[in-house]
Amino acid sequence: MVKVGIVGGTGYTGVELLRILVNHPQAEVVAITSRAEEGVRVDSLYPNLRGHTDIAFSLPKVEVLAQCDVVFFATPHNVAMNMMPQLLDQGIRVVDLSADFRIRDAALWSQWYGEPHACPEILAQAVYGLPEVNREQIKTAQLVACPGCYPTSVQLGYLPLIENGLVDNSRLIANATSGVSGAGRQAKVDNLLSEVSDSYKAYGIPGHRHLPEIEQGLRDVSGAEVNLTFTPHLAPMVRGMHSTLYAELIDSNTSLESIQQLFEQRYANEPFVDVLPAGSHPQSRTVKGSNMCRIAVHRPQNRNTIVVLSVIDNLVKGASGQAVQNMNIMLGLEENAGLNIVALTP
Ligand SMILES: NC(=O)C1=CN([C@@H]2O[C@H](COP(=O)(O)OP(=O)(O)OC[C@H]3O[C@@H](n4cnc5c(N)ncnc54)[C@H](OP(=O)(O)O)[C@@H]3O)[C@@H](O)[C@H]2O)C=CC1
Ligand SMILES: CC(=O)N[C@@H](CCC(=O)OP(=O)(O)O)C(=O)O
Repeated sequence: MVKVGIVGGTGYTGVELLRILVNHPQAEVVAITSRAEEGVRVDSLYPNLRGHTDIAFSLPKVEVLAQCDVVFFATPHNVAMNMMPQLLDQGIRVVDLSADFRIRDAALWSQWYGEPHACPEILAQAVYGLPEVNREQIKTAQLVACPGCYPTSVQLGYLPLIENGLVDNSRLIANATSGVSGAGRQAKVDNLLSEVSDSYKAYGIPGHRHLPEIEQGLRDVSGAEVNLTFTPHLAPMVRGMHSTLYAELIDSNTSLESIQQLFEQRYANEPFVDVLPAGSHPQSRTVKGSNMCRIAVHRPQNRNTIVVLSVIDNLVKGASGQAVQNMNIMLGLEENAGLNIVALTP
């Protein structure tokens, strides 16, 4: 059995990792950390896990994590990078769900996260954990930086268009909507039921931290500059993410049928990307609890704007499911081990 540690186990992505890993045939969680809940059994805080695990929270100490083969960080940014050199030196493989190692340029990271990077020398070693792009590098990586939730749904929706140079990279527009769990479990007035329910809002238009991450990823696959207008929104739902992506065709003779075919071919061998029949409107509910990304392509009124719809569960394909997918690839396990989860109905 692969011995797994989870740093940040009281948070939504940390406990979601545990929910997935208790059903993983080859992995066992041997350490899960919390500073606030040290000594408390996880299933007393999260009764949905009763009967599945008897593990209790321990403090996030390198000595404890050193017994693990793989450590997941499900912590806010600026935590993983402070423990990373010690863990890597001990040969431990790490999957970081936070943003600490997603952006390769330390100065750009500091600009968006508002503090200096603690270990810029390690950045080059980190592999960006979007398996649909970097599967080969993930296999041998010691450190995988899991993409953010918005970057996962936006990049998967744009990839086939951009890899094939079909659209104008300087005029991309992404309107994406997240459920409230995207903001984490920490109490904030903005996320109270009375603030969020029966309401809908955009936020972060002057600049969201996921913008440089998405542009870096799309630039990597296009080989040219990419200019994205990215507007995140908050919807009154707990889980789920829906991205509506716009792109202008370079050649108006490119048919929707050929684009549909391109998407189907691009993702034919991807276990966690489902291209829906032309004209579909995926709902976030159809991926809730699962590691699936569902995508549909449109060309309204046969004009030059392609509209791609992409849905994920922010906590699964947008975070913990993708993290386990990365672990499976790193360890040469079946990529879908522990991840054959059918979405909830309704
Ligand atoms: N929520 C989502 O949809 C997504 C989240 N992410 C990223 O995943 C990470 C975790 O997110 P989420 O689960 O929502 O966060 P939460 O706020 O829900 O949980 C954070 C966890 O980290 C622990 N923690 C906080 N500070 C420290 C510290 N200094 N040292 C050790 N542990 C610490 C907390 O426990 P304690 O304080 O008791 O130690 C808690 O268990 C973040 O980087 C987030 O950006 C990525 C994609 C999607
Ligand atoms: C609804 C909501 O607040 N969402 C979060 C998503 C952040 C996240 O999960 O991503 P990182 O891992 O990059 O922090 C936000 O917009 O900041």
